[in-house]
Amino acid sequence: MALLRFLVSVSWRGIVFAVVAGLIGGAANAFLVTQINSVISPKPDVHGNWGTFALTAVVVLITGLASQVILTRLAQDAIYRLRASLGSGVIAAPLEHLERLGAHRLMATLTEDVRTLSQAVSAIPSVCIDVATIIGCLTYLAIISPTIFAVQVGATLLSILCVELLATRVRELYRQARETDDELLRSFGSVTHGIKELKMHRDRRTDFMNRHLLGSARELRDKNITAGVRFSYAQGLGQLTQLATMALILFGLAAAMKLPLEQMIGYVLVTTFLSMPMQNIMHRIPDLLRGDVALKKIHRMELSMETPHDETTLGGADRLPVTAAHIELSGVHYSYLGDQLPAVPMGPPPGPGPDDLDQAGPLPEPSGHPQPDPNHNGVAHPGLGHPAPDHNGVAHPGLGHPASDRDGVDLTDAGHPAPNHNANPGPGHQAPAHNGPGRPSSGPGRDGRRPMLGHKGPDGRGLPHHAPAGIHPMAGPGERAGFHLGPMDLVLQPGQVTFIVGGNGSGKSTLAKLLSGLYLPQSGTISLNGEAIGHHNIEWFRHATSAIFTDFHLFEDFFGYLRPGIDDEVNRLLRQLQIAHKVSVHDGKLSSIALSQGQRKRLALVTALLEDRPVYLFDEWAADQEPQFRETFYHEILADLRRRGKTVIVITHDDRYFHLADQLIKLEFGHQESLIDALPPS
Ligand SMILES: Nc1ncnc2c1ncn2[C@@H]1O[C@H](COP(=O)(O)OP(=O)(O)OP(=O)(O)O)[C@@H](O)[C@H]1O
Repeated sequence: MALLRFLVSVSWRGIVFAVVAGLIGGAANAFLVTQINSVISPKPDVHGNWGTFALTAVVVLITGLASQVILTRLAQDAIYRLRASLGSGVIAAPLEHLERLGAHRLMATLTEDVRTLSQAVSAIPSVCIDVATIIGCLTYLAIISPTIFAVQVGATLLSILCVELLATRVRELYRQARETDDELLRSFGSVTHGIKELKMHRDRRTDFMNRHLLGSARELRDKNITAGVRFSYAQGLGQLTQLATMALILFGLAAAMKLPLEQMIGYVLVTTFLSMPMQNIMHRIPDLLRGDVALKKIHRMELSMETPHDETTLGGADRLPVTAAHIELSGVHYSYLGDQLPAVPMGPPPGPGPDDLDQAGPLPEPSGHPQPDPNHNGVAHPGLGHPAPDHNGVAHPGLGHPASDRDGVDLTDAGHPAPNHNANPGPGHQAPAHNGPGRPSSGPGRDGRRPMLGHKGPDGRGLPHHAPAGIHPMAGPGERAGFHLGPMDLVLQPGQVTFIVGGNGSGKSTLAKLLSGLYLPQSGTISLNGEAIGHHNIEWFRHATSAIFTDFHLFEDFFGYLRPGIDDEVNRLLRQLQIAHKVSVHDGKLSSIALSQGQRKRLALVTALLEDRPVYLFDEWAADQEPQFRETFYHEILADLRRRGKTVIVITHDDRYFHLADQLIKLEFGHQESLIDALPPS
């Protein structure tokens, strides 16, 4: 049973101690029976006296207590370890794995499975003691009458077989019920996240309740009832077998074999002693079955301790962070695998090196995508008159940030050769030639193709673009078999602001996750300062970027900022970002995060600016800002980051500000449509 294996994996020594103690207790119990038997038997035995009885009772109590204490500790330790490993398992699992699982499955496991397992694991101590008592009693039975013992054991095995046969079906029902739990949690998620929409629309609410929430709840109830009833049948069958055996022995075997009275008395005593532990075990079996199902579910989620792709083992965390980031993407592809849970987890490849990137997952065929123009491999231009930054880490203070103490770290010292950024300087160290006075769409891109901008709705946001022939207009070319991004070839330089634009679903956020190291490419290479990124250095790569994603999360505490004076730093940034009147910080804890979306985004920006990393990535950050602060963001904050030599990536639909980019990357259906250097002002 998976449950037992799990307990043994927590502490086999504890199990052995508890079982030994339980067995001694069981033997002592059996000895108690012999003493009782010796008193009431027609042939009294010298064994039966006060002293022996008291001593045996003490042994029974002590061993039972010892076994119970050991197993209770073991059970609680197992539950603690399970919670800890599930919590860190979630954090350690690759993002794409968690996204495939979905929040509802994670919540179901973290709540339901842990609760079920707690019950099952808590049941194990008493079951172990019961088993030991049964073994002891049956041993005594074997001594007083091998015949009765054989019949009793045969009948017990028969009832175990009956229960097991029915339990297989019951286990399957519990497994199905567990899957329904996921659906129920999904419905509860819709209730909590969609409460406004449900309150506003009665028919939607009724339909949702009937078909989703109540539907899942009913299914769950029915499955649990069926399982419970089936198990009651199994219990009844087991009891029937035991009673039939008793009848057979008392009324058939005793007379037929002329069994002596003392043997019969011994048998009756033993069965009396056996009935309690037997019943207890029967009552605990459903808990154990559910626990088994929960444990298997956890294993299937690949979040448990045995998870083979634990990201906590990823390399690069101990390396000094870079102070200037030159990021290059070459032939990068990424495909979503769909909603299916992978049969084989996407684990780190066996050895470090650039080849890792090819081994990290299946290599998707870039079906239907034209090959990239080789010119895309060219080095991008800092452009717009901004001086090329010092790649060796000279940071440029701005926005009131003190120069980081990481400044000036020589990568060579850290054991990594500093990349030769001048090897292919291209025209990037001059002000780029503009494409003319018009919008980006008015001139050709560097690959000679006309950039395809201008697909926007009345609000200026991107709209789905016209799909290539033969493809449904609402689905990207890759979406027939899951979305496909790539090939991506681009260079992001320090002191350069790159805008990533494109229609909804064109792959901008997917690209952002690749650029920030949350996803690894399935083929192609991402490099940081000339070093190819793989599992061996992904943590190092991630530490180069401060990112604010569209679905960012705000922590009330500034976790991980143990430096003194953090409150002053935060309060200064709060004032600069004009939210000091709404929120303040004390002992590294924000006074409130109950703010508007725009204000929350400013708080996220505070956190990002505190990190002072060489790469800044903003995924539609300005979308919720008032026009005035949007201006501040595009004209002041981005300009300041550029001045400080940061590599800035901005995903945006704000075409009013496209001219502020040094480089503009246009995505369409996951394909890099154009790469345009510095844009003319509008
Ligand atoms: N976790 C995921 N699993 C499967 N498919 C996904 C996942 N995330 C995104 N996709 C798909 O990938 C495509 C690109 O999504 P992405 O979020 O990168 O687009 P986007 O350009 O950022 O869109 P928007 O402008 O609307 O934010 C979409 O078609 C989406 O359905």
